[in-house]
Amino acid sequence: MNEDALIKRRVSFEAEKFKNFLRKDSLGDDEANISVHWQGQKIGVFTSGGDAQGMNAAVRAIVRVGMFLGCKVFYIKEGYQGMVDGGDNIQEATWQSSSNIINVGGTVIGSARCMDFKERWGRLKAAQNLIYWGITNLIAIGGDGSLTGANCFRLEWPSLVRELVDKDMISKDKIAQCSHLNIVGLVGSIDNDFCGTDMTIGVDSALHRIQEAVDSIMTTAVSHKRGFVLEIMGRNCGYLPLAAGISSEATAIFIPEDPPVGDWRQALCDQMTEKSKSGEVRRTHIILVAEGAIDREGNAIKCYDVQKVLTDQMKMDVRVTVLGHVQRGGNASAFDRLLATRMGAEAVLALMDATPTTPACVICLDGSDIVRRHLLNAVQKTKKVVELMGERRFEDVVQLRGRQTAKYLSIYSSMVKVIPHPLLLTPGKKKIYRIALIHVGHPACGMNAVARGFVSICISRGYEPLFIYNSWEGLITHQVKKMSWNDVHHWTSAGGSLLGTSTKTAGEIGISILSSSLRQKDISGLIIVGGFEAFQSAFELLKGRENYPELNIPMIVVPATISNNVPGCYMSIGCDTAINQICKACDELKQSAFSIQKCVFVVEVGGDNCGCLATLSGIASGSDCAFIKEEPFTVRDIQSICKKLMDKQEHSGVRQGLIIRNENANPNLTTDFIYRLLSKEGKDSFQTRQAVLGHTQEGYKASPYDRIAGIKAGCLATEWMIHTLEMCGAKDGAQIVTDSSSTVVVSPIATGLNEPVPVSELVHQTDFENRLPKVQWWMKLRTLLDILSWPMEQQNSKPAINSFK
Ligand SMILES: Nc1ncnc2c1ncn2[C@@H]1O[C@H](COP(=O)(O)OP(=O)(O)OP(=O)(O)O)[C@@H](O)[C@H]1O
Ligand SMILES: O=P(O)(O)OC[C@H]1O[C@](O)(CO)[C@@H](O)[C@@H]1O
Repeated sequence: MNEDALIKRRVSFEAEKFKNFLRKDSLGDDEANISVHWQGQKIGVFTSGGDAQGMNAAVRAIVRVGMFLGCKVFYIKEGYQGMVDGGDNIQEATWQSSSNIINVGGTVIGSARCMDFKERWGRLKAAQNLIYWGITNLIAIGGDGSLTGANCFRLEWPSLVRELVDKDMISKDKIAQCSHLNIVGLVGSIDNDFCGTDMTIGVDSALHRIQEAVDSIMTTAVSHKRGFVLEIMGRNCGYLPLAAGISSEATAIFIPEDPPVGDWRQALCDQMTEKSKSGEVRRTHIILVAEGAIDREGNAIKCYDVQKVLTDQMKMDVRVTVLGHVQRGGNASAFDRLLATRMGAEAVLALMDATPTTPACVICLDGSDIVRRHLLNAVQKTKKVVELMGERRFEDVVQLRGRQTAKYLSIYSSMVKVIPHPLLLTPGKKKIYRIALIHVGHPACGMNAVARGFVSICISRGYEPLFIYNSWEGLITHQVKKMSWNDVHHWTSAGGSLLGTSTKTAGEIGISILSSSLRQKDISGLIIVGGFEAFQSAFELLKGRENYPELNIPMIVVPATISNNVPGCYMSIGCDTAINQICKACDELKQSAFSIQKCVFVVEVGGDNCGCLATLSGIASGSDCAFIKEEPFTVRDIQSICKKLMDKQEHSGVRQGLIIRNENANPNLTTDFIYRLLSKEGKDSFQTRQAVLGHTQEGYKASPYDRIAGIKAGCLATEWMIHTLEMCGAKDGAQIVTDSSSTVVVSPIATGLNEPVPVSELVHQTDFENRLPKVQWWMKLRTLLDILSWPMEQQNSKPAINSFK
């Protein structure tokens, strides 16, 4: 077999593997041939409409996955305007041109709102330019307007080609080569206003900007006992203020999809009065107003209107801040980098599968899966929302916006109206059941948000919330306290564990003493928030039921650890904050390496025995590789990476390298060992540095994702607990006794499951020795990390066997 054929075989093999790993396709399961016919195909990529953080990560993934498959990828600069104008706006992408952009906000290939493209003559010119370059595969990254334009362009394409031939603008022989246009869309917009995807690229970063602003304002607001009204972007969509409302504990939000019933001014004043009557004490009130907020009649609600109501009627001191384009600025968050990377890779795969008869698709996030959806349907649904909004059919708007909006609205309303249940106000009449919450394991951002969610639901439903301070040791030394709603203000954002935590498991403390402490404190249900130690403790307590009947109470584990190693959960609380911390550190280290010129950083990250943190932060930070325990490696593999780094620096002009290593990846091949090996073997090509990130990864404040995930998990775990207690007779004042193993469960964070999973079922899926789930979803992304890290000619290069001395 000649070299060419070998390469083709390898590409097709790798691509097939890659495709199987990445693909969860909603358009059907046919494993269509990936093939060599993709060699030399041309893909055009452009960004359009308002820029969004993460667009560059998508562009990078498209360029690199495209190149991996042997395609030529072209940047079409300045969005549709560049397509219409042609010339230098269309340029072939190189590996190096997509280096060092994964973190950068905005779009390095430029974006525009282009009036010309809305006219047929503009689209005719665009088609002529694409045909000139031989580009008949397009990936459009933009908002609903851009994708509407793309869909329209595709439908019109045959007639545009005919017109170009008729007018002699292209030669007839081009017809066969460019008879149809393949289009795949990626939704890049901070607004999250596109139907079909749970999140659009840029939303999470915008939430980071909003959160940073609210956190900053909070300190001055609290000092002066002032209220703040903030205007939040999103055009006609209220997703950003809704999500930020949960994560910033906002007193009120105004969003287009859910205007207050009746006179909003009166409703706002009533809400504030009711809160203070119920005993809620706050030094400040944050109110978020969507830029497109309206009342039920469709009249705009503006920040200054809200300020006036609060000043005049509630006699409050209130200031207004309009956040504006700050929200679209700054670096992309880790979530956006990962989302955009996975979406970009899937977009190229979707183009490979496209035929003249397959409908154009848009790449969407469905729960935790990247899926393809029918572009036209999604565009029509999105347009329908605008129509319904015009007709003021708000409930239908919420339904059509997608499950995320409906879920967040319900969580927000449960958090904003925490009025103590009458039972709690008239004690003595009926038994009040006590539910306790405890932190077990290492601290993780978002743990405190779980506690706040828990307190809110307990109080509204007539249950007594107890906190156990200082973990299991705190329980046996009576550090148990009843909580009120006022006790947990500002807990959503707070990092670490405000309760105090410890890595000792229940078994290590002693099941006997713990069970009698639970009985003594009259605890009817237990919520265990933490990492693998929390899971292990629940398992030990479940086993302990055989000897200690006091343990026959419902228990639920809420996975919260930066390691993401708890069985039964997709992404544990705290993990997103940690990946953001690592990305921030790596951005800084890469910049330093770039300045030094030709420098490689070896960065050690946490994760215990689990390689999730290393792999996800490796992808999100644009690293060259991530060494993890789950994929054993040898000195030869390190040598191979060293050789590849030398080649890459020499041939691709890349000036820095980044190697991530999980802290427990290998007991002998330590971070220091890798550093010393690279320092020696790579010394003629680059310098080497090392950094151990340590406890900084736990974070200072929770990321927006962890805040929301924490609140959500706290509310859902408490709802499950109350439901289970009621099934066990809590309504009738009975003593809670449950020996069913289905009452010791793990909260299914981000798995798409509605019900918690019994610990007894998860035990079989657990590697207790290594403290890991036996199957880990993120392993499928390892191939993608490899593809994005090395130019095609360096994929699978041989280790430099002789260079180690
Ligand atoms: N119906 C259409 N036909 C052709 N082109 C369109 C159409 N709608 C929008 N476009 C093109 O897409 C560009 C971007 O659209 P728009 O300004 O609506 O932003 P967007 O993609 O919705 O992004 P954002 O979410 O930031 O607003 C327009 O300037 C225009 O060039
Ligand atoms: O950047 P421009 O053109 O002022 O547009 C602002 C609009 O773009 C967005 O930032 C993204 O669509 C909206 O939230 C906002 O209404």
